[in-house]
Amino acid sequence: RRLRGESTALTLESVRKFLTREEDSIVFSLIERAKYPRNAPAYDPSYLGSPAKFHGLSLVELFVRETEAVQAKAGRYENPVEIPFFPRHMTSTLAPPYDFPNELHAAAAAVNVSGTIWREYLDGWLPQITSQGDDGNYAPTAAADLVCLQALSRRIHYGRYVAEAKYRDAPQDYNTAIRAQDRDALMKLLTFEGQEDAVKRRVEEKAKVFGQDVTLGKRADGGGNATDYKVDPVVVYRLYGDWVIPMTKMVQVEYLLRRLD
Ligand SMILES: O=C(O)C(=O)C[C@]1(C(=O)O)C=C[C@@H](O)C=C1
Repeated sequence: RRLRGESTALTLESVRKFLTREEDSIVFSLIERAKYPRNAPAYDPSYLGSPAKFHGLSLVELFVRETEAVQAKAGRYENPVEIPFFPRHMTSTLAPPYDFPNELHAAAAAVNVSGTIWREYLDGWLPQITSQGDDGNYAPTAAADLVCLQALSRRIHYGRYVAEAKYRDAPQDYNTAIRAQDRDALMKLLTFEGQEDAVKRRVEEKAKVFGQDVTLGKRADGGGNATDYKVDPVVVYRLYGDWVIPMTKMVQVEYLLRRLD
């Protein structure tokens, strides 16, 4: 077992390996959410009625808030890789401590894009991964959303670790831009276009492989049009290209700007 504070091998290779594994979690979670239609009432604060009782929360907000409180008790947020959506409603953990490695600069605590993730996932991406309709399965729908949101948040906030690995690799390159608080220069330094392209093409492929119907006697991945897959691979490609990767880069920049504080 590691001692607290002992440094671990945070390298570009190790952080990319983490991001690659997170792709599986994200694609699977989207497939699970796409099992249900849009189910709009789950997102409508008026559905639960009685605003005094639920503070005008939607079913999804209530579900995530309460589930996070249970997971906090079980120690989920003791690991700095995990960030809750409703931190003000956290109770402290009942689980005995585990010495999670603390690899980030203290300024990492100031980097948090949970609100943006929440809004843009629900308003922008959810309508693209679900079909129109309402089947009444609001609780399983909320449970599926929570898993999507957690996986997306973990991946995007992992930008803090990616940035730390890059900084440790070449502190002198970053220091000039950090001292100048130059966002554009930092963005340039941390961008690898070839890598982004590979990530986008790989998640599209994962959506095809994980989201196909498996039929005995037929070769897997016969291919076909988007409707043959449980979640549209082209949407997953765009989700990454237009959102997940840019958000991860934004997290990296925000972290690096504070890296010398
Ligand atoms: O792999 C990296 O170097 C990252 O910084 C991660 C990531 C991504 O989000 O996938 C972001 C920026 C880079 O341009 C390439 C990929």
